[in-house]
Amino acid sequence: MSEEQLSFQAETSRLLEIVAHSLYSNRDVFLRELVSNASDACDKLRYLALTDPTLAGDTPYAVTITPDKAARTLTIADTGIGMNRDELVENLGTIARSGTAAFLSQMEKQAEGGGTSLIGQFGVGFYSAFMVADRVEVRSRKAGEAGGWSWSSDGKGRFTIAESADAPERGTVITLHIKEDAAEYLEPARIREIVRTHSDHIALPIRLVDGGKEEQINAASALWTRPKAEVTAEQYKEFYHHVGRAFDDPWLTIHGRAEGMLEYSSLLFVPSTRPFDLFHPERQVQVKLYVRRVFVTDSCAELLPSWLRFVRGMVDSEDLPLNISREMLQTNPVLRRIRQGLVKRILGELARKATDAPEEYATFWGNFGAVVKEGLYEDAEHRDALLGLARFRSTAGDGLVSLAEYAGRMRPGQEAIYTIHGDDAGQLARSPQIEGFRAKGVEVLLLTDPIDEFWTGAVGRHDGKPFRSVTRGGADLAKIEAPEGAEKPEPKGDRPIDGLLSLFKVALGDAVKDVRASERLTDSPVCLVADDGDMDMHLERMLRAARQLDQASPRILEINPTHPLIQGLALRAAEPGTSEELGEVAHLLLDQARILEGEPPADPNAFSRRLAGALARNLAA
Ligand SMILES: Nc1ncnc2c1ncn2[C@@H]1O[C@H](COP(=O)(O)OP(=O)(O)OP(=O)(O)O)[C@@H](O)[C@H]1O
Repeated sequence: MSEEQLSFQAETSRLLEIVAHSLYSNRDVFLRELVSNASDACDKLRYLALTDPTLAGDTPYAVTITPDKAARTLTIADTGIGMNRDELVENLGTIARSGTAAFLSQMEKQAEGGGTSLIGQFGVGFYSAFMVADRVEVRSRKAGEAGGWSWSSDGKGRFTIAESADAPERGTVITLHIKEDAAEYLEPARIREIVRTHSDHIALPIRLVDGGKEEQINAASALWTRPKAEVTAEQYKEFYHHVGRAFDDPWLTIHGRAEGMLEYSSLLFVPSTRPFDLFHPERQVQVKLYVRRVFVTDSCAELLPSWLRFVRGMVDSEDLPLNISREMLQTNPVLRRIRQGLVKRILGELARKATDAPEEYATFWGNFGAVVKEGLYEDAEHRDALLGLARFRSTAGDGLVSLAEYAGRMRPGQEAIYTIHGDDAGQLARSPQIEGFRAKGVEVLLLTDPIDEFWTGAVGRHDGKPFRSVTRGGADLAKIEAPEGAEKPEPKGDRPIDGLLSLFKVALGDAVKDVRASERLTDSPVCLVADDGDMDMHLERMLRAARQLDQASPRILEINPTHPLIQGLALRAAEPGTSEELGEVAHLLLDQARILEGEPPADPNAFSRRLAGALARNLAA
């Protein structure tokens, strides 16, 4: 078959453009990326060869790096799984990773400003070759297939693909035509240094061909099998980049070895930044499984619960059979027990960080708290431990608080843990519904993650104290003692408002469930609350926005009996012939309460007419 010319997927072209034009601060990483891919390719073949040994043949698994100064080429060859035509087109012509499009636009914006630091966090895998090469040629033969293929590109929009007579017997050979300004990468000493820094953890031999002689330039032992004391922070970091396809620093490194009933090694990392696909609907766990040093699968869902999906790393089991199929993993009791051990260990390490380094922990919680809280909802077994780890914004200050701290600040007579739910903590802190709580010195947790609506309902109570939303049911404030020296509320009017309440109820009819005097308002005239057995208002809004719910249930309009406006209206209600005018005011106040909730008035036309009417009457008076 003759040569075919194909175009890169649009996103790939944009990425290549950025790679080629960015002044990348550390171009060395191109070698790490290519060696990392070569090692993955060998891992994949080693696994397949367990069931079909003919695939692997006799050639040992290795990566060979050959610089050729005369030809100005650097060749990276592996004896891994290789790629056929379609895989070359798919893997090297498109970007499959989710979040790439969003990331690219962020990066382009930054590039316009002259900065390119983001690129280092993302990593561009194979394409990083174009940082040092003006042409890249790939020759590959997939294990078990007869034909070989070549792929070639200058990274400028198009690539060619053709059948190749000189493809390796098995695996992939990547030849970089090194750019003028990148000659340093043809120096054996430089290559040695880069491999030692970035790829020493790779478990298979990396060889360098220098002056016709071949030498191994990495330790080539699996990093997780080495004793902790012999592994440097830098090596852990490089391994994290490789195993987690991550480019930030690990925030937490957990290296462990279990012995006894069950034997396994684990090397797990908590990232210091949020991965792009954290909220992808698949909620996929991304921890690799090895069995006795042989790679089995990239993301073993059985190793951790979804609410720990931000954890990266690997587990190497001594007990599983080597030929375990991916289907068998789902029901395997060994994996279930490994998972229990890992979760316990991770939660223990997080608890230690929470105590020893609260500020760092707050950053971790900011990144991953919303994911961990999914565990509160779906994992009853770990609920207590997770409640201990959870942190919240609250009305007590700017920092994060734990439930233990909250409990320590509860007022005498206070029986519940009070919460308010919404989208923005600042706005929640100003909600009318918490005025009375604030006046009594009662702390309210400001919950802004969508999952909060669900776990608070599922958990119900902590340490015997129920979670209670301040926008639902009665406020129970009468039983709670105000702190000594608390500002006494200013003396307010005490005109009875019963008549006004009845009038409002008649005027509003079905638009509300009830109208009642409020215990929870001190400064605002009105607010809305949900009845005890009804759904909390924020949850209802969320479900309606997601089209999971058609109709809103009517709320209770609470009015502040001591507010001057309400007092004035109560006086007016005692006069004959005012019911129509007060009916209009009732609707206006209901709409005002809705607006405070972030909702539009029930009928914007009627709202505008009533407001204009009220203003006109006032001005005319
Ligand atoms: N040496 C190789 N042998 C076999 N397949 C390879 C090789 N190099 C790359 N690939 C294939 O090409 C794909 C794309 O590689 P690329 O490095 O761009 O991304 P990645 O490795 O998936 O992720 P990352 O961007 O994090 O490195 C790989 O997932 C793999 O399937």
